[in-house]
Amino acid sequence: MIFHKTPISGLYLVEEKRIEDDRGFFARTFCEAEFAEHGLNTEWAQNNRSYNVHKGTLRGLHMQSDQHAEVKLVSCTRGKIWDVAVDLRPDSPTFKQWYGVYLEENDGKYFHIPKGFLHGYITLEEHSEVHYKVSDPYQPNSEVGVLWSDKELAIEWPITPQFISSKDEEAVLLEELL
Ligand SMILES: Cc1cn([C@H]2C[C@H](O)[C@@H](COP(=O)(O)OP(=O)(O)O[C@H]3O[C@H](C)C(=O)[C@H](O)[C@H]3O)O2)c(=O)[nH]c1=O
Repeated sequence: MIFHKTPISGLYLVEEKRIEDDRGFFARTFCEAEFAEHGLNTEWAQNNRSYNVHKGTLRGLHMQSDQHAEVKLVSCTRGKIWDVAVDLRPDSPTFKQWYGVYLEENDGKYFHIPKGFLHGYITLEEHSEVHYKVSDPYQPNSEVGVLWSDKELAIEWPITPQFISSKDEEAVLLEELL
């Protein structure tokens, strides 16, 4: 696999190394040894899948707090998304900085998001689907949400959300969380 660093420590865009032949290609979608070699997470508790009917669906910004914090490995298996991670690690030199990547069907890309990050995405095509591994089990009582349009974060979403859950509509501002 190919590991692309980002300006934020621990945040990586991992790419499949496709071995092609006349049948098509073979690629690893996860490899414990290679992830460990780059200091990335190797233990996963859940594989999650979210399907979105419409373009302009926004899910997030979410994270689980403290001992239930999750590492996520996010891929887009249908359509296209703009995927965003926000560094809320208190001691990080990039505290409160966000970083976004486009993920799309068959791009062979996986966004590795460490513990302590808010995560969210917006769909850029209808019927977009996201598959992601999480390192820790779902603990709804530990979930934290921040408003996608928070002015302090100033995330540059490529399009305006059209579909968003009431829970996400009513999320708090970052200043209320910290
Ligand atoms: C995450 C999760 C949810 N659920 C249930 C809870 C609700 O009944 C239903 C939808 O949950 P929610 O509206 O929180 O789903 P998303 O808005 O996609 O939330 C996710 O969106 C952002 C992008 C994330 O990174 C998180 O994984 C997660 O917060 O699935 C479960 O049963 N198990 C789970 O692991």
